[in-house]
Amino acid sequence: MSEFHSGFVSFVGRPNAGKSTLTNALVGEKVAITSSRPQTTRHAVRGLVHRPDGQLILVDTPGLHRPRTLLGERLNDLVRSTWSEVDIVGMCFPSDQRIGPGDRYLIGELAALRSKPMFAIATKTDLVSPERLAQHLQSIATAGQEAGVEWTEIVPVSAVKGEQVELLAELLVRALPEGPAFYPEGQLTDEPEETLVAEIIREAALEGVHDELPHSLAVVVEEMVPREGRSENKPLLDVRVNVYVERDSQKGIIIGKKGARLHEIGVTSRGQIERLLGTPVYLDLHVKVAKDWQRDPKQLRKLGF
Ligand SMILES: Nc1nc2c(ncn2[C@@H]2O[C@H](COP(=O)(O)OP(=O)(O)OP(=O)(O)O)[C@@H](O)[C@H]2O)c(=O)[nH]1
Repeated sequence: MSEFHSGFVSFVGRPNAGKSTLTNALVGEKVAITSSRPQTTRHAVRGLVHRPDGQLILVDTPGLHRPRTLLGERLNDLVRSTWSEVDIVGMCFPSDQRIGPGDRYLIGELAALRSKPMFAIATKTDLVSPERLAQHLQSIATAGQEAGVEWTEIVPVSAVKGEQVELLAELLVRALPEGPAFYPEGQLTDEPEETLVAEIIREAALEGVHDELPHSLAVVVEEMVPREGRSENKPLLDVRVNVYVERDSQKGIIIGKKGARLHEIGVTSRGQIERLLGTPVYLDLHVKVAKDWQRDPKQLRKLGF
């Protein structure tokens, strides 16, 4: 019998590089938050990939960026500590963008982890021509050489089209240490359901928002309890959720005219939560202002950071 490999993989890359989408494509089910707005991923959501030859545990980290607030600093600490704990780091380079100073900064940070397998992943290949992709792969190789990082593999993928995703999984598994599976087959994530529910709502709330809101929004699931007195074949789960913003003006944005936006957020996320949990849900959404919570250590703790 051939050996079984298992271990932890973390994708890094500039905001919007496609890390969450790639995590979802590898796992084959939606677990990590994705949105067209940069820097929405906060929690180290783990996705699990079960294969006959091994098990990949994906740790989806927020983008490393210059910290401007206490939250920013904590996120950067979280990213660095995640990197040092994982077996493989996969750096994502979106193919539709040139390698810039932000990428070089990240590669420089990677160079410090010398002994780890380091994957370079050219993401979003469906957006560019083969010529541009060839150029991009060459730039990735050069940027690695310049920083003293030796890429274990350079793999082009399109998570949206599902191209080369399987190959990437295979190469990652091969580069992991030998070891038994950490999680039982069938499990997709070890995040508590509350975290996934909160992230679904956060994503719905951020859809179509074009300002500083992403950083100001925190979602906390207060309670998930089965409605009493329901028969077994007609269950209903009561989900009570607080959406925190930093200012009154932001509260207005979330709620919308006559509550229209909040209603839409509720409808969109309820459907997804029902699919995730496999039960009908009554979703009770409240929007609250927690003034400047990003700068307040007490509030940060309360909101789970
Ligand atoms: N066309 C195309 N778009 C992609 C692909 N992968 C991701 N995207 C899009 O790129 C945007 C960013 O993707 P995410 O997966 O949220 O990126 P991320 O790196 O997790 O972003 P942060 O959470 O900000 O760090 C989204 O609008 C995705 O739909 C791909 O393979 N092809």
